[in-house]
Order: sequence, then C-alpha cells, then structure tokens
Amino acid sequence: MSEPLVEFDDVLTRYEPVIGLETHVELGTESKMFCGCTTAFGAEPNTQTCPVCLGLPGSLPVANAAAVESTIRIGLALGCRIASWSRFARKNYFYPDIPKGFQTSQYDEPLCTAGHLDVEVDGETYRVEIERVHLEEDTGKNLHVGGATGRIHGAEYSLVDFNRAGIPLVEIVTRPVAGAGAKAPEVARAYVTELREIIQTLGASDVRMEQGSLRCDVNTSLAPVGSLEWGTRTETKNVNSLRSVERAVRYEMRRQAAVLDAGGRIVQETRHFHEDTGSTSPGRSKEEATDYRYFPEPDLVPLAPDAEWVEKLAAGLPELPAARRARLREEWGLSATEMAWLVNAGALGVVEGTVAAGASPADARKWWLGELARRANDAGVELTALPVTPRQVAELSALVAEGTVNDQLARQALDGVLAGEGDPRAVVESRGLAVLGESDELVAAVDVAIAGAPDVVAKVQGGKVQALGALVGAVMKATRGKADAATVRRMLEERVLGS
Ligand SMILES: Nc1ncnc2c1ncn2[C@@H]1O[C@H](COP(=O)(O)OP(=O)(O)OP(=O)(O)O)[C@@H](O)[C@H]1O
Ligand SMILES: [Mg+2]
Ligand SMILES: [Mg+2]
Repeated sequence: MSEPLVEFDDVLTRYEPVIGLETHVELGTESKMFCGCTTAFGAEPNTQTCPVCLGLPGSLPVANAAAVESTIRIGLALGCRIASWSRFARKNYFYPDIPKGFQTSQYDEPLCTAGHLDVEVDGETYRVEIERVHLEEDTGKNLHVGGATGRIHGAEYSLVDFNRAGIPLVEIVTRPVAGAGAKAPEVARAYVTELREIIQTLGASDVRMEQGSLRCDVNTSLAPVGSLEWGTRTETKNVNSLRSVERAVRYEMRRQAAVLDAGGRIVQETRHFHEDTGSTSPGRSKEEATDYRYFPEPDLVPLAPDAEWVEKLAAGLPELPAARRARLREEWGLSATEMAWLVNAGALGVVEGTVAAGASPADARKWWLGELARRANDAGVELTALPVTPRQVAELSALVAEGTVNDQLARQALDGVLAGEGDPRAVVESRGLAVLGESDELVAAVDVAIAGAPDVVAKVQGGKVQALGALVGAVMKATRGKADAATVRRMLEERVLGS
C-alpha cells in the first residue's frame, strides 16, 4: 500500500515534529522476573516454563532482586530519581502471548523517574528528558504457521512459545522531545544509540536489537509551526535496528504531513515498520491507559530500595560512554570531528587497544585515522573489518619508532599483514623490508651514485649544497626506498664535501 508522502524538507516548512521513545530492554539475569526459570536464548519452545510464568492458578511470583538492581543502575546512569517505595501493577489485556491475562508491570509507582540523556547530532547537543524507567516482564512469542502467505492473517494456525514470557524487561520512556526540527529522526537514532551503549557498559543486557533484547517503540507527531498544542502521535512498534529508528521517524513525518495537508486527522494508533520499504502501516488503534484497568499487584510486596543500597550502586557505576569519550579525546588529543568519526566507525576500541599495546596515542591516531582509514575506504569495508589487530598496529609503529622501517616500508609491511602474511615483524623479515644501516650494500650504492654524476658532485663542491638532493634520490631509488634518507645524506656529505 503506498500512501501520499510530503518531501522531507517540505514537512519542516509547515510542521514541527515531536518524538518520544519507549525502549524495552531484556535484562541479562540468569532467571526470569518472578520465577526461577532460565532466560537462555534459543532453546526449544516451551522448555523454559513453570507454573508461575505460565500463570497457573495458585502459583505465586517472587521479584528477582538482580533485575531490580539492574533497573536501579540504569536509572542512576540516566540521572533519575530512585523511588524509595515502588509497586508492581497488573496491566490487563487479552492476547495469546500473555498467559496470565495481564502483564505484571509498573504503572504510577515506577522505580526510577525524572532523568535525562544528552545526545549529540552534528555538533549540537539535544537533551532528552526521561519520564520513567520501570520494570516489567516480557511476553511469550506467537508463531504463525502455514497458510498461503505465512503471515498472520493468511496463517492456518498459530503456536505460542512461552520461553520468553516472564523475562525481566525494563522500559525506558522519554518525555516528548520537541525542538529538534529537521534533526528529529537523527536525534531519535542518537538517543537509542547512546542508551544502548550505556546499558551495554552497565552489563545489564546484551542489547541485541536483531535478537530483540532491545526493542524500540517510536512515537511521532506533527504540529503546525507556531501551534501551542502538540499533534496526535502514532506509535511505530518494535523497530529493531538503529537505522530503522531514524527511518521510522522520517517516514511518519512525511506521511502525517500529507494527511494533515489534505485536511485529515491523525488517529492515535500503533503502526508496524517494514524494513524492506522503510514504510509503516497501521496496527491497532491504541488503548487508553484506562482500557488496561491497571491496579496494584496483590501477590507481590512493594519494592522499597533503601538509600544506602542505592548509594552503593551509584558509587559502583562504571565510567559511562560520554565520560569515556571525553577522557579519551583529552588523552589522545582528538578534535571533536575526529572523535565523532571514530565513534561512528565503532573504532574507539581498536584505537584504545593499540595504545594499550604500547603505541603512543599520536601514532595510534595517525595509523587508524590516516593509512588504515584510507585502506578501509578503498576496500569499501568498515575500519574495524580490516584484517589487522590493534596489537599488530602497535607493532608497526614500534618498528618505525625503533628505526627498523621508515614510513614507506611500514606501509609495505602493512600490505603484508593485510594479505595475511603474519605479524609486522615477520613480514619485514620475509619481505626484506628493514631499513639499510651503514652497510656495505649502502656504501656501495652511495659510491655508485657519486661515480655516476660527476656534474652534480662538482655543483655541490662549488657551493650548491642543495644539489645533493639528486644524489640522495638516486641512492634511495637504487635501494628501493629501504635506506634511511638522513643516513644517506650524511654519508654523501662525508664523501663529497669531506665533512
Ligand atoms: N504528542 C506526542 N508526540 C510524540 N510523542 C509523544 C506525544 N505524546 C507523548 N509522546 C511520547 O509517547 C510515549 C508514550 O509512552 P508511554 O509508555 O507513556 O505510553 P503508551 O505508549 O500509551 O503505553 P504502552 O507502554 O502501553 O505502550 C512517550 O515516550 C511520550 O514521550
Ligand atoms: Mg507505548
Ligand atoms: Mg510504554
């Protein structure tokens, strides 16, 4: 189904976009949220269930302390206020993948509230306010089988796998973000990117979007420029790549503008994102919170994290990505653009590894942002996909620093490394790339150059010292770049000028 779309730039002439992100993260705890079943991914369907996560009558849940701890740490990393008293609630709705007929979630008493996350897009900082971070449980998975199309409506029957039901799920909800204008799609993506990196740094989840351990619902609305009221949002569900987050916002902006231009109204609904076309299509019209008949979960005691524990968790937080980037920029002397480029290339780790393996930050930066970036670009691959390790790059720069090779020979050694010939030192050996010292071979080459150019020698001796360059060049050529130019120059001076 193709819908009318307004050109992206054209949208901004009449409308202001507002975005909001709900991110669900499956926590990497050993066991499920309210029972002892394992959370391991990829097992045979329905082999990781018990009466609690199947919602059998009479079974009683117990909250997983490790999941509560992870949620608080995520809240702390986002600068949230941590509640001293918090409760679970039942979110009632009927769907085959929720065995209990309700999802145990948090409603008006979440664990964490009022945080923020700053993200950078094209050198501008955007503050994304966090409304709340709460703990809930994941649903099971419906599998639609058979039928002409294999899709939900064409399926002959559906199966349900409850292995995922009850896995701890943290939901991080932003407040509406206005004022990003044309950058709204990129701000949405930058936010999810940064959030994902924070959670990864905390070790709270493996945050694999393609496996669904991090999933994003992307809310988008448009309001006429200058309007005091926000427009009606649509909610694009379960967007499962960073690129898709950006595309979903972009598409919804263009689609909604066309609806509004034609005098239509946006209905509050969920929408599905289609990777292949980058478009969205309608899902179900959205329940209001009242439709869920939320009420406090009677089977679980309230959570009351004590202040001392929360303080201890705060003190134990690792260095977060933004702080790490700021520190490395300082230590490595990178410009903001260089840092942004490295982050984008996912290459912070390889540069860090090169420094850790003994290279100076200046050398590590020179190799990765210079020669290696060029090679990756020429080969049309990611920088980190080049078949060279940080340790090998450090070895290359050590070979240059100790004078075994010059820059040109080092690049030839890199050729060998990339061709799979082994470590740099081994390649220097096997390809015979070491710089020539004041060896018999070099003395001979110097003598040949002098004998072959009496006119140049006469010029130099007559006072035109700069003419010596021609002789240096001849020696370098004769030794195929393996000589050290400064050594050659000194040897020539000794012989021609007797100094
Ligand atoms: N006018 C708007 N335009 C864009 N985003 C909005 C707008 N109003 C609210 N939002 C965003 O929509 C999201 C709503 O998420 P929230 O979890 O509060 O409710 P929900 O989507 O109705 O519930 P559920 O968790 O059941 O999906 C928030 O991120 C919020 O910032
Ligand atoms: Mg939602
Ligand atoms: Mg939500």
